[in-house]
Amino acid sequence: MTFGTVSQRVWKRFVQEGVLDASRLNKHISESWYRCKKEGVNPRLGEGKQVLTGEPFNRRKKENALLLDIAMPYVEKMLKYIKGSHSIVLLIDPQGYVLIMKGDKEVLRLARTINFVEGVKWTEEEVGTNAIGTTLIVKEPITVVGSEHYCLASHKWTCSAAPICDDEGILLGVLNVSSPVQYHHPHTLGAVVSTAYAIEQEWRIRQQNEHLELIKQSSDLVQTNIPVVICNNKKQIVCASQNVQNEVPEWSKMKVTDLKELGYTEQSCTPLYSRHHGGQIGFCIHLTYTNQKKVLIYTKAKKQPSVSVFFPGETGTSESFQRTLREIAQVAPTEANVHIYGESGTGKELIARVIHQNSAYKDGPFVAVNCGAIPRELMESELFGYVEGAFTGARRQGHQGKFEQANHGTIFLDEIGEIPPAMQVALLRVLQEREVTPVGSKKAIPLNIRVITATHRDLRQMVQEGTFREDLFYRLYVFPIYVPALRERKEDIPYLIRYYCRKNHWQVKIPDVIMEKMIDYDWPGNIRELFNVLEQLRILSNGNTPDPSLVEHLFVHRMDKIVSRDPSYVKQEKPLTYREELQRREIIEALEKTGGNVSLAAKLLNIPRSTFYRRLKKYQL
Ligand SMILES: Nc1ncnc2c1ncn2[C@@H]1O[C@H](COP(=O)(O)OP(=O)(O)OP(=O)(O)O)[C@@H](O)[C@H]1O
Repeated sequence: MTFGTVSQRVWKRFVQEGVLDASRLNKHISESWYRCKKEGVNPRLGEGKQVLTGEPFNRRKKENALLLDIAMPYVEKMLKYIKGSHSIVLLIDPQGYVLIMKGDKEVLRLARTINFVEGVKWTEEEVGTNAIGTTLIVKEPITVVGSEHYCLASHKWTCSAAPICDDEGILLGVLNVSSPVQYHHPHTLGAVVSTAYAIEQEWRIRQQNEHLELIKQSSDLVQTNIPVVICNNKKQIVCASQNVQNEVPEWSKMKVTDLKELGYTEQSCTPLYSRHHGGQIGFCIHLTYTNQKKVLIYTKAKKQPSVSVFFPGETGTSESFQRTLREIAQVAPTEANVHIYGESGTGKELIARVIHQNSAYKDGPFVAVNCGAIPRELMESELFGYVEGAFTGARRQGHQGKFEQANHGTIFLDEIGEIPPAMQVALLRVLQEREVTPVGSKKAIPLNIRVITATHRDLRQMVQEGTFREDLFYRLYVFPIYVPALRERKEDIPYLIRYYCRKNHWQVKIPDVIMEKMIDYDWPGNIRELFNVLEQLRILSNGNTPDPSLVEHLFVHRMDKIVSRDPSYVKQEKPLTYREELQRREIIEALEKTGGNVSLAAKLLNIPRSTFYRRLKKYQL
């Protein structure tokens, strides 16, 4: 708090020579003087400059309607008690515009002579150091007397101001009492501070009432199937639809902007008005889920997120998958070759795409190649391309290989364990030399490429067995990322189920009994299998809430095996390689075509009957 006077001489010396014995002056005032000097405020200024009138002034009053509504009874009361003290009371908005100026008629007339009127902007920038302008900056009560004002215009005045702030310290306005300097009274500041405090308390009560009104108004809205939140004027969430509550357990402590970090975008924003006083009390915000979650990765101290990554899928909460996410976030921005390993259907390709999207190569192409699906004899030309006339049957115009297609982007070599030894050598050369030579060409094409590989096989073991080259292994295995199987992250299953429902607009609450069964199951096919089962469930229940009996029926085959935990079952369900899957499909198709006749089907596939039977057994057909 400040109270004190400064002689004209001290003021003159400062404005003329810039010399000031700051120890003799209140800190806020001396700092303000230096600010004014730096900003080039004219100390000889005789009056206020910017005055709002007519519509712009009415608009400003409207914007501050709540403050005026709350503060006016207090201003009136103050006026009643300071009558005869040659004072005027002012209410100012957070930008420094005088909204209300009332009090002694003679003092009001004097104020007009320096343009100190309703609508004027009375900030430090406009009129130099003054109680209102300086309070707006320091957010503390202050009295400025006579020559403590930076500009001449106010030297004949004494002013006491106090800020009015909300619960979070955000400035709502300023209350000020001014008098000609000869009527200066040291108690004025105390009265101003007490009144400002009473206004703040009233504001708090109103906020609580508005909060309750928002909750009442939103009771119907939260039942909707689309994600909706109701927030107050500061965009703090007051109420959320059930689906948002399910997805974001911490919603009540969040602002609408926080939801953006979690993958939601604002579709529409409708103001909500009070049924009591008609003023705006908040917003109803319709959201959409964009499926782009920003995952924040924290340092050990857990204070500041150190890295973040956009992950277009469900992250869940399991420690095992959070570790994978941390590794993704750490390696994505680097140039390191990444090897992703884990069982089939765990999300390896999705992770490869995330690494690409979060890397310096994100504007280039992402080319995924399933090495297990390319016939050996075609692999070289598929990966490296060929030129016109490279071999019999080659296309006229040649063919651009996958590496060239992926240039300046990322190549994702899935099922890398399936590439034959000859190709391993060729691949090693490409990786070492960072250039590719299409079949039949003499010209090498330089490559600027990020290489990501994946496999569900144990590449280390393959090296030990001699089926995978050690030198290639070390080239590819620079940064290995393990993707946990679903049974290692069971706590993520409910999240993944809700993710599936949301993505497929299946607005149901999965019954607990089904949820428990899903969590209990071992999911050898991992997320892919989980989504397949959910798809079946959704179709069978016509998009309604699935009936547990339906699930019983549907899962009877799967579940009895889980319950018995037959180890051979897991073995049989070991994911098939792409090649095996093709073979299995061929057999099914052949059987369908021949009406189940094994001899004919074997003939159709041009394989001996004994081989056909062996495959039938292998694929449990
Ligand atoms: N975290 C996740 N959130 C949502 N969906 C996911 C997630 N991880 C994987 N999926 C989905 O699961 C399915 C299988 O994922 P993906 O193809 O990436 O697995 P994969 O490990 O590469 O399988 P494979 O080894 O058989 O090639 C895809 O439909 C993918 O979109």
